[in-house]
This record gives sequence, C-alpha cells and structure tokens, in this order.
Amino acid sequence: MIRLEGVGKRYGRGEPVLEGVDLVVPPGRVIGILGTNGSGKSTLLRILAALSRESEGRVVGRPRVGYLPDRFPAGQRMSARAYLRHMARIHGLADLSAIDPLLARLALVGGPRSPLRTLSKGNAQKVGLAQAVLVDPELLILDEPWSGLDVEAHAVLGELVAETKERGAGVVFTDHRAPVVHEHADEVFRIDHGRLSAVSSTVDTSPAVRMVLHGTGGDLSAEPGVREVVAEGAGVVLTVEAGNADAVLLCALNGGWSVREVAPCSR
Ligand SMILES: Nc1ncnc2c1ncn2[C@@H]1O[C@H](COP(=O)(O)OP(=O)(O)OP(=O)(O)O)[C@@H](O)[C@H]1O
Repeated sequence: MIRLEGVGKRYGRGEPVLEGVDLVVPPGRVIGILGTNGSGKSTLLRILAALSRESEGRVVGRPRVGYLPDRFPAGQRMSARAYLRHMARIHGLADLSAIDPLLARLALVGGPRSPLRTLSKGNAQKVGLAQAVLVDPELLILDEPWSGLDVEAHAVLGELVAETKERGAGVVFTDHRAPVVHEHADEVFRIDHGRLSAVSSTVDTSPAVRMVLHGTGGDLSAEPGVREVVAEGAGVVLTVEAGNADAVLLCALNGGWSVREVAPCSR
C-alpha cells in the first residue's frame, strides 16, 4: 500500500506542478489517471515510484515498485534478454526463466537477442514493460503504457495488469483517453493543472460534445479528449470532452471527415 497525503511538487522556483494530491493505492486495486499533456501525470508517477521527491506533503509506504517510464531509454548495445537479466539480478531475482516467455508473449520483433538500440518505439516499450513486471512488484506503475503498442500487445498488457491485480499488487497507470482508462481501472482519477480529483468509475460526467462525422477519414480515437468512437452508418459518432472539441473538429476536417452534426451531450 502507498498513500500520498497533500503532496505538492514544484521544479526549482517554477509554478507548482502538483498541488494537494491525496491518493491511496491499496493492494489488488487498479488506479487509472486521466490527464492532458503537461497536466502532471508523469510527475505524480515518478513520486509514487520514489524517483522524484515531493516538495510538500508526505508519502506513506514504500512498496517494491515496477516502473515503466513515459520514454523507455532503450539506446544500449545489449540485447533485450541481457538487459532484462541484468535488471532482474539488480532486483535480486535468481530465477531468470520468465524472461524469454514474457518477451515471446509480448511478440518482441526480432526476439530476445535484438539489441535494444535497434528496437522501434513500440518494441522498446515492450522491453520496458517486461522490466517493470518481471521484478514481481508490489506496486506496478505504468506511464501511458498503451501508447505505441500494437493491437496484439494491447491485449497482453491488459492481461498483465489483470494478473498483477489478481496476485494482490496495486497498479497505477496514466492515459489521456477516457475509454482506455475506464476499461482497465477499478478507480479513475483526473489530473488537471496538478490537482487530482476522482471520476466516476463508469461514467465521466464532465461536459462533452457529440460529433457525427461522415465519409472516410483518419482514426481519431487517440486524439486528446476523445472518449468514444462508434461506427455508425456512413461514418462515426464521437464523444469528445468539451474543452477539446475545437481541436478534434479541426483534426477531423484535416483528416478527411465531413462534419454533419455537433451538439452538447449529457455524458
Ligand atoms: N524535470 C523537470 N524540470 C522542470 N519542469 C518539469 C520537469 N518535469 C516536468 N516538468 C514540467 O512539469 C509539468 C508537468 O509535466 P509532466 O511530465 O508531469 O506532465 P504529463 O501530464 O505527464 O505530460 P505528458 O502527457 O505530455 O507526458 C510540465 O509543465 C513540465 O514542463
């Protein structure tokens, strides 16, 4: 268990990046944190992982942590297998037999012998994920883990989160897409300008806009603020957070969609 009490953070003399954050991560619970770029998600996760120090408040509990950073540093010469063995030994794990099966499960392109510096962003992310789960963490911390992964690895990541929860560890992850967070989390929070607030675990009640788009344009599901994309008739219906509606509309038009309807909606 880990608990943040009134945690604040500022870098140097800058404006506060986090303010008054209270958060409990109980064992066997998955916490999802929503937030736009620069809202303070990574800073919060680094404090949970004890990689950054809070400027105010306190952190109670120091569980064994597995941590996937937002940018996994994969520039080394060593192979994925050698790197993971090295990390496992640092964490005092004697049994290294789980490494190759985990990389196979994540379908690491090129296999365990691939040098880290030759890996694509998504494949480097798989190695980052492997190093986080291999240490048998009591608290698994994942910074935007779904971004950059292919569809097959998405499913495996969902399974790894569920298995981690099943064996009684806590999980905290971030994403900017509400549907992704609601799908995998038991409890959902939103961070906005460094302030954390709870969100209903099934329905996000903040103002949203319904957009009906026709034609065939690009995928908009990963755009900030897009909660839901449903195929309907000759196009798609989007539910978008009100604050992101203008940006998403612009993206839709630039991406080849024709906008048929825009209206406020209740969820
Ligand atoms: N080491 C640092 N030194 C100074 N400022 C920093 C540092 N790390 C983060 N910041 C600032 O803190 C704010 C929050 O950054 P953070 O990376 O926590 O946001 P985020 O929500 O994870 O963003 P993103 O979704 O873009 O990754 C930003 O304004 C950022 O510029």
